[in-house]
Amino acid sequence: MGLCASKQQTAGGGSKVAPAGKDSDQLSLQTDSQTSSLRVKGEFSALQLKSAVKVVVVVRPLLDAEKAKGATACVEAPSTTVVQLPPRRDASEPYRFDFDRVYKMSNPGRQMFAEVVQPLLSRFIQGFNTTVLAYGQTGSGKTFAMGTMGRQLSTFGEADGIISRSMRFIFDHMKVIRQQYDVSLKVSFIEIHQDDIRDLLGDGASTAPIQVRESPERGTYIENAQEVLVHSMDEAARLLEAGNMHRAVAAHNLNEHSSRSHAICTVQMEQRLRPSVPIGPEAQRFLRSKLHLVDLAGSERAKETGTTGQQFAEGVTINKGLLALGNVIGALTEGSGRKHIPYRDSKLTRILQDSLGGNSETLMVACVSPANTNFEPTLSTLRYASRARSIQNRVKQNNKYSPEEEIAYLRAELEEKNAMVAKLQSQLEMAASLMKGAVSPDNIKLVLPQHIRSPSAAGITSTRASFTGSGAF
Ligand SMILES: Nc1ncnc2c1ncn2[C@@H]1O[C@H](COP(=O)(O)OP(=O)(O)OP(=O)(O)O)[C@@H](O)[C@H]1O
Repeated sequence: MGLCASKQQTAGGGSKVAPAGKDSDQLSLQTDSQTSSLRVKGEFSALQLKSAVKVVVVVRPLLDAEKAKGATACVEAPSTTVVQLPPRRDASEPYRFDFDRVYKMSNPGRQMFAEVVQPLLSRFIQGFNTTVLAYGQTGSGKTFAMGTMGRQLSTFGEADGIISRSMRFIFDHMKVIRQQYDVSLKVSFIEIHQDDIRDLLGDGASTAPIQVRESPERGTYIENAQEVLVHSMDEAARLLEAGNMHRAVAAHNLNEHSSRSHAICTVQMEQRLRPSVPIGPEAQRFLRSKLHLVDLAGSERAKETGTTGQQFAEGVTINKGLLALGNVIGALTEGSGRKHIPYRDSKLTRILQDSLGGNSETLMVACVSPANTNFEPTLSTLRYASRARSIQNRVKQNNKYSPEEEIAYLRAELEEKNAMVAKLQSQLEMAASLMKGAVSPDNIKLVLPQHIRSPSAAGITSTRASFTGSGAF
């Protein structure tokens, strides 16, 4: 059986992108049946699979500002997987690169999501760590592709970015999964600005330093960043829109709203088979996965951006982080002889340790401007992205949990049930007093917990947010 109907394993252990689907809804139906069949044990347990980093290129349209400066389009896409630049003055051959997919159209969002992001999210739902990483020169369209700035996350429009489409897909699938599993979804949203990590969801009250940590069980994780439990698309959209507002942005010559930081939105999903579900011994009892959605700050040259002072300093640290990322990619693609991978050279590379060379299925979205005036940065982005394509990650389904975790989970659940019993008891006493005429009805406010008011929401409770045992990350 294939791992995913829209992805075929190749002889080299890599994978091809499926042909373009007619629309995302059709693919979504395919994924439902895969999701349930892949929940079955056997094929994945204790299995590690090789997974090549997939790379797609998005060539955005020529902007009015570029046209006004006399720029013309020089980036070509002779096929759906090839991108080509003309030869430099002194050369005769064009520069030609192969990728998993090339999008050269005005609004690639819907098609790109159906073809390359959705299959990745199906793996996330099956308990695999996954990453979508937007890379490119400043002003090349990364933020537009990810949808991490200025636009509403819940518009359902053609211009929706990867983040809002992904959240919608996950919530749609949770409706099906919840028939058998208790599911919790936690979101964190941070930015790395001038090599400092900032919590975009924080209220600024916490003084605990945000640190990158590693553990054998959880892999790389961020300590002291808020992890917010979300129950609906609306809740997630409101949260991420609020986070976007806090992101560091400034204008320069190449982009009116340039992101001055790397933004990382992380979604963590835990699924526990309900004890009451009559399902065969084959079913996975527990799945845990994380999805990183990364909008990197753009590489830039101070001469072209015209930045000075604070913005110049930001540009220097942005480039440093991207250089460290480039060094990691370089080290990973040097072959098996290379033992040391310089993950520790920057916070960005430490956080992305799982995504590049570790336990994650990863998609890089390389964004380029078509303008001839951006020839050199575009060539450099395509070379960078092309190298990333030969990275082989080793992925496994995260389906293990320790007895300590189970105890912590059951304890949290018991505490929550006890609190609910106590609350109901006091309401009962209040009602009894009312019947005896001892209390005026105006003084009574009956507050039932969310999952009693709405049985369909059962399974997600606030105590899950405090459940942080070691796990299979
Ligand atoms: N596919 C697209 N179609 C139309 N306009 C686009 C597209 N991609 C980007 N743009 C426009 O190009 C400009 C730059 O895009 P964006 O801000 O996403 O770049 P960026 O790579 O995130 O830049 P930076 O690294 O400076 O933050 C914006 O005005 C955006 O609206």
